[in-house]
Amino acid sequence: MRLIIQPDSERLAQWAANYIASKIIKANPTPEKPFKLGLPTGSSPLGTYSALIKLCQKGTISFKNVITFNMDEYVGLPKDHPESYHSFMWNNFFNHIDIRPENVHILNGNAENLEAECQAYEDAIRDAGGIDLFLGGIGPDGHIAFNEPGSSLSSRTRVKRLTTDTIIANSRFFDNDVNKVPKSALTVGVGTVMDAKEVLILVNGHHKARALRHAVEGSITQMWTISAIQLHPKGIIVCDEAACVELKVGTYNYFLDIEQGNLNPESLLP
Ligand SMILES: N[C@@H]1[C@@H](O)[C@H](O)[C@@H](COP(=O)(O)O)O[C@@H]1O
Repeated sequence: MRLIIQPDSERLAQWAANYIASKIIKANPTPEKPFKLGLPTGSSPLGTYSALIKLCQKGTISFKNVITFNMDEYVGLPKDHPESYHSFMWNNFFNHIDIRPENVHILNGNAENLEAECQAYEDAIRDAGGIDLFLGGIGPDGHIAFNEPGSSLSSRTRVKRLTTDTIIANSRFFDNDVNKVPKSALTVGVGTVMDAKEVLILVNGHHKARALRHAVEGSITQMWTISAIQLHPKGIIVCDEAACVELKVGTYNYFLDIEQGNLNPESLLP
C-alpha cells in the first residue's frame, strides 16, 4: 500500500486530481476502450472534483471517453432530492465536465426490485471490463462506500442498512434531523471496490485519524472495512497531516521516507 501524506486537504485534493488525470491521459481512452472510473460522494472528494473540473476546463483532460460508476445511493430518496447522490454528483462534478450522460452510472435507490438493480450494476461493471481506478472516501468508522462495520470483505453490490453512527453523521445534510435520513442504501461491496485495478482513498481531517490508523496499522477486519485495502496490490491512501495524528511516528516517517523518490503526479501532466 502507498500512503501519500499531504500537508492539508487542498494539497491532498490536488494530488488526487493530478493522479487521476495522469491515469486517464496515460490510458488514452477511446469510445471502444474507455477509462472506467469509480466515484464516491461526501465532503472528502469535493476538492478533488473541483481540481478535476479545472483540469478539464483547461483542456488538460477530457472525460468524453470515461465511464463512471458511483459507489452508492440512498434507498427511497427521490432522484432529484437535493441530498440524493444523483444530485450531488451532477451538481458537484458531472455538470461541469465534458462527460457523456450515458456514460454515468449511479445506482437507482427507487428501483422496484432493489436486488435486481444491484445485480444489474455488478453486470454493468463486468460488461464494461471492470473498473480501472476506484476513488473513495471513508466514514469515521472506517466504512468504504456504505459498507458499514461488519460488512463482509468480499461483499458485492447490495442493499445495506445504515448504522446509527452513519445516520447521525449524515443528518448534517438533512437539517440535523436523524428522522429525515434514509435508513438504508444501495452500495457496491467491499469486493466490488477491491476488484478495481487501482483503489485511491481520500482521508482528511482529525475526525478520520482513528479510521486511518486502523486502515494502515490495524488488522484486516470486517469491523473497519477500509482495512481490506491492505490486500489490494495497488492501493493508495492519500491523507492530510490532520488525519495522521493517531499513526505511530515510525509509520508516519516510513511512508514519508519511501515516497521521497516518487514522482509527483503533477509532473506527468502536459
Ligand atoms: N457513503 C458515503 C461514503 O462513501 C463516504 O466516504 C462517507 C464519508 O463522508 P465524508 O467524505 O463527508 O466524510 O460518507 C458516506 O457514508
